[in-house]
Parts: sequence; C-alpha cells; structure tokens
Amino acid sequence: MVDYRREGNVAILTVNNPPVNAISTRVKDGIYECISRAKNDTKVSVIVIHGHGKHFIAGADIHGFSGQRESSKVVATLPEVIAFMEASNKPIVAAIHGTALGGGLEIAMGCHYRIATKSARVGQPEVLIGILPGAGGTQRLPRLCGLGPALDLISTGRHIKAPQALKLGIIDKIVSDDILKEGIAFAKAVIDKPLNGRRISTLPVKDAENAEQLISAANASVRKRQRGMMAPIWNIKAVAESIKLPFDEAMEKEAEYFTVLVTSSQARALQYAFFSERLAPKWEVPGVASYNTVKPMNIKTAAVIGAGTMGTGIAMALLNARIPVTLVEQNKQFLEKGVKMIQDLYAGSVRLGKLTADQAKYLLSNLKTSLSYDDLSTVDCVIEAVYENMALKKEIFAKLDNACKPSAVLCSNTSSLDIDEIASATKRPDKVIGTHFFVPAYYMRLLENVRGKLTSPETIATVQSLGVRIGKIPVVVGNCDSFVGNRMLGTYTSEAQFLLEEGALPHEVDSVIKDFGIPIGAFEVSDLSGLDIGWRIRKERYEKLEKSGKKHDPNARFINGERFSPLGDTLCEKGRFGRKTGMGWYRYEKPGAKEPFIDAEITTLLEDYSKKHNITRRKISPQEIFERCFYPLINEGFKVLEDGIATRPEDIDVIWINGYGWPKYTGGPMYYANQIGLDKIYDTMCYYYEQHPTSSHWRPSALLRDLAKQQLPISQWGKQVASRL
Ligand SMILES: CCCCCCC/C=C/C(=O)SCCNC(=O)CCNC(=O)[C@H](O)C(C)(C)COP(=O)(O)OP(=O)(O)OC[C@H]1O[C@@H](n2cnc3c(N)ncnc32)[C@H](O)[C@@H]1OP(=O)(O)O
Repeated sequence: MVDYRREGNVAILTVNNPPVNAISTRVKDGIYECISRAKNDTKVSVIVIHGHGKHFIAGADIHGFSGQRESSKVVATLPEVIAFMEASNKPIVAAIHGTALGGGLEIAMGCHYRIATKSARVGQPEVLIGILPGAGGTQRLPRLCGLGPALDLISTGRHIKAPQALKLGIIDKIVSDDILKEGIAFAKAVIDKPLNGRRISTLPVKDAENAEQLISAANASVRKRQRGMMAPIWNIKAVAESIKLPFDEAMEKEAEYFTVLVTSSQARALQYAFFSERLAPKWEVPGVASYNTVKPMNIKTAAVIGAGTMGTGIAMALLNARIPVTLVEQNKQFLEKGVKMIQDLYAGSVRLGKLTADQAKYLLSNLKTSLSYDDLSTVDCVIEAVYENMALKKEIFAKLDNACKPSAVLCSNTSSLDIDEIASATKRPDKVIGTHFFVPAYYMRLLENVRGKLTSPETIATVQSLGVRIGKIPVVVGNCDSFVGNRMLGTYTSEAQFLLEEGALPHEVDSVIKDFGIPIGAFEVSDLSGLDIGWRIRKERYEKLEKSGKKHDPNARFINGERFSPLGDTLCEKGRFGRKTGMGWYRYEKPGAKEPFIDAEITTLLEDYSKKHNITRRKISPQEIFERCFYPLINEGFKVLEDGIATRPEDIDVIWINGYGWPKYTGGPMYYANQIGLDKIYDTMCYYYEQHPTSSHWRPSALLRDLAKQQLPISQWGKQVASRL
C-alpha cells in the first residue's frame, strides 16, 4: 500500500492503492510506518511522498465512513499521522500529480513543501460527501492560503488546478510531468533549509482581520447555493475556529464537528449518491449483457439533426469532448441561428474566463454544418434532436438509414416516444437507441439512454461510453412511455395539478416542493420549460385517441377512465405558455422575465374551474401536498424496477438527482423511500388509492408491498438482481 525505498539520502514513499490511492487504514498505517522508518534512517536527509498511478492521493477511502473500518496496526489517527509528519525534522516534500483531494491535500499540507504538475488538481471536496476535512484541513488551509480562499474551497468542495493553487500559495512550485524525478530534485535542494515557517500549524491565519465579513459572506452563499445541506454550515463553522482558537484547540473542535457530520443521514445519502453515480455507467441488462462483456464502438465523428436548443446543446457537448460534429437542419435560417447560438455561448465562456479565445476557436473549428443528409455518409453516430413528433422522427430515421454507413449508430433525443417504433423506420433497429439529454444539454450531466427491444448490446455500450466521454452520467433504461425520469415525473405533475383542482394554489404546491430541497417548483419549472411542449405531446395523444374512434372532450377530467386535469391545456389555449409569454401558472413582468408572481387571474381561473366541476375547494396541508407529490413518484420508481425498465434503484436515484434536481443529500427517491420507511409509504399509498381510485398512480407497486411486508430495504432488490446476473 505504501512502498519505501531510498535513493542516496532521499527516502521515497510511494502510495499505491489503486484506483485513486484513497487513504484506507492500511495506507494511513503505511505512511506512518514509512515516515518513522525514514526519520530513524540515518542515511536519509529528506523525504518525498508521491502516488503511484494517476493520482497523488484522492482522499480518505469513502467506503470507510459508513462501512466496517479495517483494524489499524498503528494507534495514530490520520490527523495524528499528519501531525507526526509535520513535526519531522527531515523535510518532507509532497510531489503531486493527478489529484490531491480531501485527506490527500491534508497529507500534503502536513508536508513541508508541495510541488505539482501543471495539470494537477487540489481541493477539499469533503463537503460534497457530507463531511468536513477532519484531518486538519479546516485549520491548515486558512493558514496556507488565507481565510477567504479556504472558506471558498472548503465550503464548495471545488477543485482548483495547479496554477491557481500556486497563486494561492497552496503549492510551492509547478514542475514538469516527471513528478518523481522533480520531487527528488526539489527535495535535494531543500535539505539544508530551515523548517521554521514550513510547519503550517505554526503559522497565523491569513486575512484574519476580515474574518467576520468573510464568514458571513460564506454563510450567505451557502444559504443561496447549497440550501438544505448541513455540511457547508459545519465546514464554515470549523474554519471559523481557526481564527478564534489556538491550533490544537481548534483541531478538537474540528474533530467534534467531523463526528456530527460523519454520523449524519445527509453524509450517508451523499456517499451513497457518490458511488451510485459511478455505478451508473457500468450498465447491466439482466439476461442480456453488461458493460464488462461488450466493447463499445469508437465514435470519431458525429452528426446532430436539428439546430434548436436541444440540438445545439448536444452539438456543444460533443464539441467540448473534441468530437467533430456536423449540424444538420432542413432550413438555412434555422441552421444559421443554431450556429450563432453556439458561437454566442462559446463567446460567453470566453468572457467568463472559462475558455480562452483560442480554445473556443478550436472547438468551433470542429463544427461543420449541412442542409443535406448526404453529408452524413461517414459519421459514426447521429443524434436526432427535433421536436417530439413520431411521424417526423420516423421520416428522419428512414432518411438517416439510407444516408449513413451501416455501422453508424442512430440515436433519438426523445423524452417520451417509443424507441421501437422509431427504430422500425430503419433496417438497422439494432443500431437505434434513445439518448435523452436534459436542457441545457451542454451542461446537464444526466444522459438517459433508452434501449429498444432490438437495440444491440454494442449500441448500448457505445452510447454509454460516449456519455462518459462527453462528461455525462449515462444511465441505461428500458423503453416505455416516457422512460424512467419523465414516467415518474408524470405522477408528480398530475398530482400537483389535481391539488390545484381541489384547493391548492401553484405557489403553495411549489413552496412545499422547494422546502424539500428541489430547487424549483413543479409549476415554476413548467413555466420555465414552456407549457406548450407538453401540450404538443398531449395533442398527439388526443389525435391518436381520435384515430382509434374515441372523441377527446377538451373539458374531460378523465381519459380512458383515468383521472386527468385539463388545466394545462386550458392555460395553453389562453396563450399562457409560461415565462416566454410572460404568463403561465404565474405571471411575469414581461415575456422572458424570470421572477414569478402569484397571478390573481390563475386564482380566479382555478376557483371557476372547481365550481364548474362541483369540486369543493379546501385548504390542503403541506404534509398532504408533500405526500401527494412525492409518494406516487416513489411508487412509480418501484413499478419501474418491477417492469425491468430500470435495472437498479441506484440508476433511478442518479436520474432524479442529475436530471430533475432531487436533493442529493437525501440520496434520491429510492434511497429516500427507505429513510421514510417502505411500510409507511405503502400504507399511505393504500390510503390515497382508496380516496382516488381513478388515479392508477396510487395503486401501490407489488414490489413496494412485498418489501414493506418483509421489512426489507430497497437495497435488497438490487442484491436480488445482482445475484441473478
Ligand atoms: C479521526 C478520523 C478523521 C478522518 C478525517 C478524514 C478526512 C478526509 C476525508 C476525505 O478525504 S473524504 C474523500 C475526499 N475525496 C474525494 O471526495 C474525491 C472523490 N473522488 C473523485 O472526485 C474522483 O474519483 C477523482 C479522484 C477526481 C477521479 O475521477 P475519475 O472520473 O477519474 O474516476 P472516478 O470514476 O470518479 O473514480 C474511480 C474509482 O475510484 C473510486 N474512488 C474515487 N475516490 C474515492 C475515494 N475517496 N474513496 C474510495 N473510492 C474512491 C470510485 O468509486 C471509482 O471506483 P470504481 O467505480 O471504479 O469502483
């Protein structure tokens, strides 16, 4: 785990714990033993610590915070090992490449010098997994780089690159990529330098005079950007101790606050989410194939069909990953508008300093445009991103099938339509798959990959690997109406509207949703994305119904015996499409404005509606709003598992966290269901099903019922599936 060797008078400690050199108990013990050995070795004058493989040390082993800890051979804790390193009279140099994160940076700060390669990144991301840098990070970082930067890094968890770390004084020098050679050379040059001033714990905190202002600014930022999360608050509190107390006493406070966080349910949920996000790309389709049995195709070039918001966003996601893209439109003006959108977004990134002008120019140089499918004969992959219309999509796929080489993968960015039907327009259904991106597609991390009946494992592997390459978290799901995310969302938006019919107002429903931690309410989000999108999809369904001989009544509150709210359609008929028209479920100062205001017209519309349908409006409690919005959603997640549409509960949680703003600190809907208690959810579902028998989303899932009866957690379902593979 930690190798020791000596080269002349330099002791070299190599941390070797693949894949990221996480600090397990054995790594911690190994470091302690190797430092002791170097301290006692009279031939050693200086020590270098570095990491084998891709990283220096990416932090403490996250498995260790909730699972069983390995027993330790040495009694010292990680903070004690770091103190032991800092106290060494022989200089210790941390030679950093890849990442020095969390406990890795804390170890580096226990060293007397830190050098790093230019591409190395450092950070204290503990807050993101619900804990704090409990091995002295909250105390050493403000001494090293100042209170302001330390508060920022520790409360946000963001990583910074070596050049910025150098500016902040976190590292001493940027060196070439031959990190070990550089480390040894640097170590030799500092052998005789005094260590006074190199032991960070003995230094004063920089910017301490501005403490009050910096701490209140950090707290204000947390209230705005990390609402509901407890870890950022405790992280700030711990850093604040650095200016109130001497180092040793502040370390005791750090340990105390660490214990509060590490035992919290938020930390458990965030750590579960961390591993779930890493599990998602490792797809498994029981009885079919899995990521480790199939090789993906290498996608060298891609095309995107449609230069609207979705198409341009997808094109940018591909361009950002250095994949050359041909953007195709049928209309020259639309195409030019789309290209301008991309150019403007890159120009914005340059203005914000996220890209250099040269980088933006390079990315744009990989963008080709075309008005003809004839230009797609050599591309490896096409992503169609036109609006949701089955006939149009089928027409496009038939054309693509003729224009593209036989090996090309054909993807549809659909959020709800039947992939099998789209694939039926081609002679290569095995190469057709849904790739459901989220808006804005260049930014949102979720990619819901929808496999059809005939989609080949190679095609699944290809889009999963492409997803990772373009920085997404790809999740494989099965083909059903609206797939996983939107299928579950459907129950939530339906219930939200039923609540309006019965007496609630949009802002009352939205505030319960936001209090739970979802950043934007159901009605706010509907106004943001545009009510007309759902309306278009519903109109397609009404047309289908009519074709099958069932007349659709625009006032109907039931479709095929199922409760339905026509309120969304009513708003659209009045031109209330949301923010873009300045009115939707809320009113806005002008079209495109962001701030929603309660609209008296909507209140009247709802009252009239209820009267017309003989519904007695009543005050609906926040608890009822919560249960009615979220329990059917959770229940639908169980049905999705039952139906084999999702393979693992973790996949559902990843979808909801990364695509729909579900608060990560609750772990996602399936994890959260366990926290509430499956029996409680089941009983509540039964209660509401009795009250609302015409809403099938209240019918409790058989899986939920079985697990609740057997008092089993949802993770047991995952295990059952895993054992069947
Ligand atoms: C008295 C006791 C006091 C103790 C105080 C201790 C205080 C210190 C706390 C910490 O250090 S908490 C950990 C802080 N570090 C992190 O949060 C880093 C997390 N990791 C990452 O951000 C990324 O993994 C990476 C290092 C940037 C690499 O990213 P990349 O995309 O290249 O790979 P991944 O797919 O993310 O990861 C690969 C592989 O490694 C596993 N892994 C990563 N980090 C850890 C970790 N810290 N612990 C355990 N495992 C880790 C990850 O799950 C992947 O595993 P597989 O999926 O391949 O099995």
